Amino acid sequence: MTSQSEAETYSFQAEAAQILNLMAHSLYSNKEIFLRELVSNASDAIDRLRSERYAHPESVGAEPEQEARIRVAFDKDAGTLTIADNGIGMSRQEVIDNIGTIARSGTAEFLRTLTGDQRRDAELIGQFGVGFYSAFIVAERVVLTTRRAGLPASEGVRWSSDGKGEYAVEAVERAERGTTIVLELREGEDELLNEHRLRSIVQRYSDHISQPIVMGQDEAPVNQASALWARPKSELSEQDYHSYYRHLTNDYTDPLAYVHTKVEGRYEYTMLLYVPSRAPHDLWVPQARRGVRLHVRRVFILEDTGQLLPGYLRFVHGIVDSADLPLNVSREILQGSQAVDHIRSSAVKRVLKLLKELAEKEPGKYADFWKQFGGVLKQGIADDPAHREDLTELLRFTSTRSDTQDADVSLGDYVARMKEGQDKIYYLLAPSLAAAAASPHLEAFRAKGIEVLLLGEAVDNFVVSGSLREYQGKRLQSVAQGAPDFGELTDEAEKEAAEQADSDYAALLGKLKAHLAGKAWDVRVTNRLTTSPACIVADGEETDFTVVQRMRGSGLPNQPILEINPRHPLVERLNRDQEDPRVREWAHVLFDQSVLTAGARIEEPATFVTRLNDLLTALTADTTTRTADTPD
Ligand SMILES: Nc1ncnc2c1ncn2[C@@H]1O[C@H](COP(=O)(O)OP(=O)(O)OP(=O)(O)O)[C@@H](O)[C@H]1O
Repeated sequence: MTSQSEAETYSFQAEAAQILNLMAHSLYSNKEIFLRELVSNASDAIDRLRSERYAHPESVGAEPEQEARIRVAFDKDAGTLTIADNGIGMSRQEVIDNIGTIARSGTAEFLRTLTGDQRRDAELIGQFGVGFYSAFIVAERVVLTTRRAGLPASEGVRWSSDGKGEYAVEAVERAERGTTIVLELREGEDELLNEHRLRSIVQRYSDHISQPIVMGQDEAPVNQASALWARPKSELSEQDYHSYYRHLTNDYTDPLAYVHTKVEGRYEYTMLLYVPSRAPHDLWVPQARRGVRLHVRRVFILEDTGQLLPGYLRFVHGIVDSADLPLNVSREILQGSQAVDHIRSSAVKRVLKLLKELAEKEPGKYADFWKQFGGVLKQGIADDPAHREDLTELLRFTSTRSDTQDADVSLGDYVARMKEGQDKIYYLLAPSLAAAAASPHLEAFRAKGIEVLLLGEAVDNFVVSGSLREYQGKRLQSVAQGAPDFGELTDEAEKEAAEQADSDYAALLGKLKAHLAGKAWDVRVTNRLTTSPACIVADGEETDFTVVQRMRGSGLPNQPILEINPRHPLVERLNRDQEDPRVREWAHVLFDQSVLTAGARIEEPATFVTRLNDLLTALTADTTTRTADTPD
């Protein structure tokens, strides 16, 4: 076995090697970001030491308390740049796990999303958080020396690599805890060995790091080193808020909106919360990091895992700083804390209010927000009954009145333009917006000029089935469920026509039912259709069938009802020729084609096609015979 003092060589994981290669090639035009990444890691390491001191004092107890600092230095003669911190440091195993592996969730997915377009990829990499490996943008070799707080000086570790596939790890003596990273710069990078240049990079990218960053012999910090959220609003410009947002998130676009507020009273806390303008790549990854960080009296404590904001607001970034919680607060304590409950509910209220104001004052911006985050926000309707009312006002839908597929209709808009005598809010759930817009279920609603909301997202099921039953006293009603109910919008003539159709078609309905026994639960005449011959609906009491479709994947309600259009020529003809032996085949074709237009699957597509072809052939034969019979 190799002794600890000898260097051991390891290979990078495949993904790490790929990321390294990308760094060097895609990020060069933005190369200074390496310093931001390394300084940010140093700052995290100092934050982690602080939290560990409170959470597990026994593990770092013997470490002397020093003022936290990050030092940036350079050596012109040696061609090196050094970034050092007195944070938590790493053990040998941590070095191997954290620096040699890229096991973070999303890495593989990130690599898949790369397009090959250098500019776009550079933005993606920026959003992903490039981390330690960005050192190789400018360095041909990187040497990291570290010692974990709480371990003896003999357990220092040195990691070194030229970033080409392998790295070496060896044991070294290191008296002081923390991490020092030396970058041996590539040829042509000498311009970085310049105090003025380095200061300006630090100020540009790391001004908001809360620990002091010092340079050379000068102990005065290069950065502001203050918690921005703790400064009075009157001192801060929009520019300050935006640059702090970029610091927090690595996002290269400005936030859409933010709220900064200091609350005093029973509980005392400050919140600075941002709504981004773009969704992150991992918005739908269940274990993805959330964007709110908890501080206690300015000391970073932990990243939110759902205690500070509910899942449907997981896109919000920012800071919550409490004056009431103890510094050694753990996730378990947070869960039972009244102060945290209070903060959470006030944070939700403030974000929803911010969104409401955005919707009212800047509808264009709100439409952008909805495109990015609407799907996530909708989850709140089902998940958060306490704020359902506020959330309902924020919902936007596509409707039969929309010119595009953009969701631009609020429930308020819908109700305001409801037709005289209309007492329900109609919607149609479908597997996609395109399927919804093309659905035969809309025909009569279109003919009557009644607006229908088109719901094409999976989450819509949970919005309308159960959680949201009514709005401003108007019931939400699916147009694909139960008998169509136009309320007062049905006139006398229509009622009479419907009754007449029921009696005219009674015999045909009986035959169709018999032919479709076991397939259709019922067959009835409808006034729902104008141009299609038939459609499938779910029984009134049943869960809307697209919900069932998504749950079971079969596509049909448990009790599918075939509705036929008495004014369609095909249906009229069937009624006239009820004794035709092909009525049975027609019944099946009508049923199957209705299944198809509902966006569902037919069970025996080959049988359907054979039937259809047989009927077409028979019709052609009829026509040919008739043509032949016709005298010149
Ligand atoms: N100066 C440091 N002190 C202690 N640990 C460090 C230091 N630099 C990096 N690490 C460890 O190495 C890990 C990987 O760092 P890296 O910068 O690649 O990713 P990250 O910081 O976790 O994520 P991201 O850069 O996406 O925010 C860190 O999570 C941390 O555990």
